[in-house]
Amino acid sequence: MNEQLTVDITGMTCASCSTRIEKVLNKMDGVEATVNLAMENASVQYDKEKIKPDDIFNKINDLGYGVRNEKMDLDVFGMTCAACSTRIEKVLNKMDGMVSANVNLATESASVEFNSAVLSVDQIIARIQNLGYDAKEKGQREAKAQQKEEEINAKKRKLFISILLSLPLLYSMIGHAPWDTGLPMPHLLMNPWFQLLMATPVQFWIGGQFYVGAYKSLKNKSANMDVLVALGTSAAYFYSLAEALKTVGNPDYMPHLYFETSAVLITLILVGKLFEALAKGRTTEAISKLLSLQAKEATVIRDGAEIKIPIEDVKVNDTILVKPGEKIPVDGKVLSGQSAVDEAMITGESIPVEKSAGDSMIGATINKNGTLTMTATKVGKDTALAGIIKVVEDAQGSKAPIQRVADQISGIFVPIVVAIAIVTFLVWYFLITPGDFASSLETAIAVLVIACPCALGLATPTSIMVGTGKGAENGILFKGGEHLEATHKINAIVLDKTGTITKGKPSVTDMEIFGDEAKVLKYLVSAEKSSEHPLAEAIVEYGSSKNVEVLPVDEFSAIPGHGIKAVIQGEKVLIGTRKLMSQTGVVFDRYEDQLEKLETEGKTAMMIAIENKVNGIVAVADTVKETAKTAIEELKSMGIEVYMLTGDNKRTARAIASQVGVDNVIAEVLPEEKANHVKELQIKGMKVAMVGDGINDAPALALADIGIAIGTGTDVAIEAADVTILGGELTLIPKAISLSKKTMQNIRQNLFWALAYNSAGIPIAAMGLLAPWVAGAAMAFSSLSVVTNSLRLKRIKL
Ligand SMILES: Nc1ncnc2c1ncn2[C@@H]1O[C@H](COP(=O)(O)OP(=O)(O)OP(=O)(O)O)[C@@H](O)[C@H]1O
Ligand SMILES: [Cu+]
Ligand SMILES: [Mg+2]
Repeated sequence: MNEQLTVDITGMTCASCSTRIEKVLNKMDGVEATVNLAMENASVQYDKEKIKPDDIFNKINDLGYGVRNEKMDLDVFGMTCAACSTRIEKVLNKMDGMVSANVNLATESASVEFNSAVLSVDQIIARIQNLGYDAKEKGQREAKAQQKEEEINAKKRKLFISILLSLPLLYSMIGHAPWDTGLPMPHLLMNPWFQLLMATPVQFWIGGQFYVGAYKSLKNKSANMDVLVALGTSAAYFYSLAEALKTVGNPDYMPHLYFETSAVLITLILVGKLFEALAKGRTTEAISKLLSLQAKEATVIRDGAEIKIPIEDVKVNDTILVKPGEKIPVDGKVLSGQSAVDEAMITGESIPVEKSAGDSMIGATINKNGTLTMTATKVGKDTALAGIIKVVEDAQGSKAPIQRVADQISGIFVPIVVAIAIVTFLVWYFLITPGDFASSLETAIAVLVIACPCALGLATPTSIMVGTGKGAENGILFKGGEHLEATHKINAIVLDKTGTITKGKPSVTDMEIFGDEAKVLKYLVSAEKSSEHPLAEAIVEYGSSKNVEVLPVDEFSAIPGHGIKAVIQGEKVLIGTRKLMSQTGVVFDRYEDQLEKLETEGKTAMMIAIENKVNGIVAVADTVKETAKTAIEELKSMGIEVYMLTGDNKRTARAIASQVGVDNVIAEVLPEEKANHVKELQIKGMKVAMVGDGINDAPALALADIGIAIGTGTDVAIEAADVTILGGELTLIPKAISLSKKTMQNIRQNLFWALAYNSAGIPIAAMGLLAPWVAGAAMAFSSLSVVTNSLRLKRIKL
C-alpha cells in the first residue's frame, strides 16, 4: 500500500452507487478504497507493484460512472515544424494519467485533458521542457500578444543582419556562374577569409537556432526540419571551411567555396519563417475582433453614486447605468427605462430590439436611444460573448480528422529523406561525377532541404483556424475542427418545426367555446399557466390580454407530445390533441371538421375538455421565419434532402411545410422519438444534420452526424449540438455547409501544395538540377503559400 490518490467520480446519485463502487474497488488486489458520496470522490490507497491508476479508473468506468478529468490549455514554445508537435503529442499521450493531449503547431498550444489525481500541470510542463521545448499555462491574452510581437521584432532584427551578411556572398555566387555575366567582381568578395567572416555569424549565431532545435530533436530520437537545415548548412559550411584552409601555404589553390549556400539558405528560411509568423497572426483575427466587441468600462450605481469601473470589476447583481450609444457591459436584465438595443453583433438580428423592464440584455450589444438601468446577471467568463469566444478558441485549437494524414506523413518523412540524401550523395560521388565531393555534396544538400515537410504541419490547422473564424464572424459557431470537416458531407437535413422553421412565438388566433364561456376560459388559462410549452405561453398571454382570472390548479401534469392534465376546483381538465382526448375516452367526432379546417390553415388546434366533455377549441398559430423558404430552397439546390420533424399534427405540419417548400414531413412525433427518426435516415445511409432549438431536440441533435442548434434556443440544445447558428436565421445553414466545403477544399489544396513542393522537388534535386539555396527558397515559400492559401478563406463569399 504505497500510493495514495483521490479520484473525482461523476454520476453517483445515491449511497448505493458509492457503496457499490467501494465494494468493487476493494475487491481489486492491492486496493483499499473509501468512496465519499458527498465529496463525489474516492480516496484510494494502492500497491504500485500490482495496480496502475488507470486500472482503477477503468474499473470505475466499467461500473458506469465517470472519472472527472481536468482540461487545460498550454502555450508551447519552441516548436519549429510538424515533427516537433507530433513528438510532443506522442510523449504527452504516453504519460500516466493523461486522457488526451492535442498539440497544435499553428496556434503553438496544447490542449490536455488529464486526471489530476495522478498528474499535475507542473509535471506536464516539466515533461515538455524535458523534450527541449517550453510551456506555460495559457495566461493573459495581452501578455501572449505582447510576447508574440516581441518575438516577431526579434525575428526581424536577426533577419536584417542575416541579409546584410549574406548579400555579398550571394553576389559572389555570380562567380560560380558557368557563363560570363560581365558583372564586376571585386577581389575582396572572392577572398575565402572574407567569405568565412561573413558566413560564420550567419551559420552559428543566426542559424544557431537550427542546431539547438536539431539537438533537442535528435536527443528524443526523432528528426525534424531543424535537423535537415542544420545538416544541410553545416555540410556546405564545413566543406567550404576545409577548402579555405587548403589555401594556407598554397596560394595557387583554387578553393571550391559554398559559403553562400549555407548563408543564403539560412536567410531564406528565416524570411519564410517571418512571413509565416506574420500570416499566422492573421489567422486568429476573428478572436481579436470578438474581443474588441467587449465593453471596457461600466457605470455602476454604488451607494447611490454613479461610478465608472473597469469591466472586470463588475459583479453579479451590480446595478448598471447604460446611456444612449453605450455598449451594454455584461449580460443582465433591464430594471428600468426603455430603449432599442442593437444586438446584431451577437444574434445576427439586424433590427434593433425594444427593451423595457424585465427584458434580458446581452453584453457587448449597443444601446441606441434611451437610458437603461440594468442588473448584472452574468459577468466575466460567464457572459454570452465570453462563451462564444471560448467556443471559437477551442475550435481553432482542435484537430480535424484529415490532419491525421498529415501527421502520419510528417512523422516518417525526415528519416526517409535523410536516407534519400545519403543515397543521392553516394550515387553522385561514385557513379555520376566520380570523386567530385563538392558537387555530390551540394546535390545531397539540395535534396535534404527541398524535402523538408514544414508546410505539411500547417496545411490543416491554418485552414481550420481561418474557417472557424470566418464562421464566427458570420454567426456560425463550430465547436471543433471535426465538425467543420463533417458538415460538408451532409446530404439530409432534418428541421424541427416550432422555433426552427417558425419563429417560436405562437399566438392565439381562434377561440371557440361551448357552454359557460367565462368558466372555460378561466380553466384554460389557469391550467396552461403551469405549462412551459410555447403553446401554453400563447394561451396565457391571450388570457392576460383579456384579463382572465387565474384559478389555483391542483394535480397538474404535462403529457409530452399530447398536452396537459389538471384538476381545477375539483373538476378534471384536459387540454391537447385528439390522441389525448381519445386516450381518456373523450368523444370529439362532431368537432372534427372544425379542427381540420383550422389545421389546413397551418394552425395548431387544441381541445379543452372539462369532466370528459369537450368545451372548446383553441387554435394557435406561429409565423414562419421570413428567410426559411430561401434557406430551404438553397439547401435543396445543394442536393440535400430536407425533412421537417414535429410533434404537431399532420395537417398543420403539412400546411407549414408547403409554405416553406419542405416536401418530406414527419409529424406527430413524440419528443422521445425524434432521435429515432434521425437514426432511421442514418440507417438508410444518409449523413444527417439535425436542426433544433428545444430540450426535446437535444437527443436528436446529439445523435445526428451534425447537430445544429438555433442560438435563440435552449441551452440544453446548444450544449448537445456541434454547431450553433447565432440568431436563428436558417440561411446560415447553407452557409455553414458551404463554409465547410470550402474549408475542406482549402485543406486539400494546402496538402497538395505542401506535398507537391517536396515530391516534385526531390527528384529534381537528386538529378542535381536544383541549387541548395533554391531548394531553401522553395521550402520557405511552400510554408508561406500554404498559410496564404488558408487566408484566402477569409475572403470567400458564403
Ligand atoms: N401545454 C400544452 N397545451 C396544449 N396542448 C399541448 C401542450 N403541449 C403539447 N400540446 C399538444 O401536443 C402537440 C405536440 O406537442 P410537441 O411539444 O411534441 O410538439 P410541437 O411543439 O407542437 O412541435 P415541434 O415538435 O415542432 O416543436 C402539440 O401540437 C399540442 O397539440
Ligand atoms: Cu522546412
Ligand atoms: Mg416544441
